[in-house]
Amino acid sequence: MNLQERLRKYLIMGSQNCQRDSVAILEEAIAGGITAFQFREKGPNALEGEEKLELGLKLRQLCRKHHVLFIVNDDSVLVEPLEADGIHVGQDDMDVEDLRSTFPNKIIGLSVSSEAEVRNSAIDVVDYLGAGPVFGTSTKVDAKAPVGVEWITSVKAMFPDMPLVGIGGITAQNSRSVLVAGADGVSVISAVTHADDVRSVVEQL
Ligand SMILES: Cc1ncc(COP(=O)(O)OP(=O)(O)O)c(N)n1
Ligand SMILES: Cc1nc(C(=O)O)sc1CCOP(=O)(O)O
Ligand SMILES: [Mg+2]
Repeated sequence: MNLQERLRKYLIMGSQNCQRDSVAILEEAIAGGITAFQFREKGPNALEGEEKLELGLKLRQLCRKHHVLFIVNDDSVLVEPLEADGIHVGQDDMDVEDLRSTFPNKIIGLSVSSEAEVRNSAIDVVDYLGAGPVFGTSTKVDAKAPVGVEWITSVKAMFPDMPLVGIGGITAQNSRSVLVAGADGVSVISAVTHADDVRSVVEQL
């Protein structure tokens, strides 16, 4: 499987996104067919320090067992202890050129929300792009204004060979429009973590 295929159904989650056990939710999402997972323990009620590491190790182990890509959000210090496949950063996080020097062989994902961000980013050193928020989201308190599926089409036109995932407000009902617009995959938090039937929602994505 190439990276495009491995990013097809990309669950992003931390314990703060879960109203029940996050390990159980990841197990159900894996049964439904996620291909990638991002450990994003961040924001109000997120775990820190040793507790964050402990949860990360459990989620990492599950992903390894089921051959699901395991990416860490923001926290470069956790990449080695969790033996992550890679790290995802945004425009205000660690510089991607520094990250590439630190992790020559890890997958690096970068968020892009506008043409200005694209112009100011070292796209050539990253492995995939996350574009959004495609739709409105209440999961991320500091999310930017929705960019629509048009932004997916624009990014794909600029970088046809770069793996691209959409993010922000994506659900089983609208995920097809994101893929039709040109994304290789959809990344989802609340539509999966808050679902009554996690497995079924992942199957429908
Ligand atoms: C796949 C993917 N795309 C975008 C983001 C957002 O990253 P960022 O802008 O750094 O925001 P935080 O997630 O750190 O709050 C992402 N995490 N994953
Ligand atoms: C973490 C994150 N990043 C975004 C971006 O636009 O960069 S939107 C977002 C939250 C996505 O959560 P949900 O699937 O619940 O809308
Ligand atoms: Mg970030």
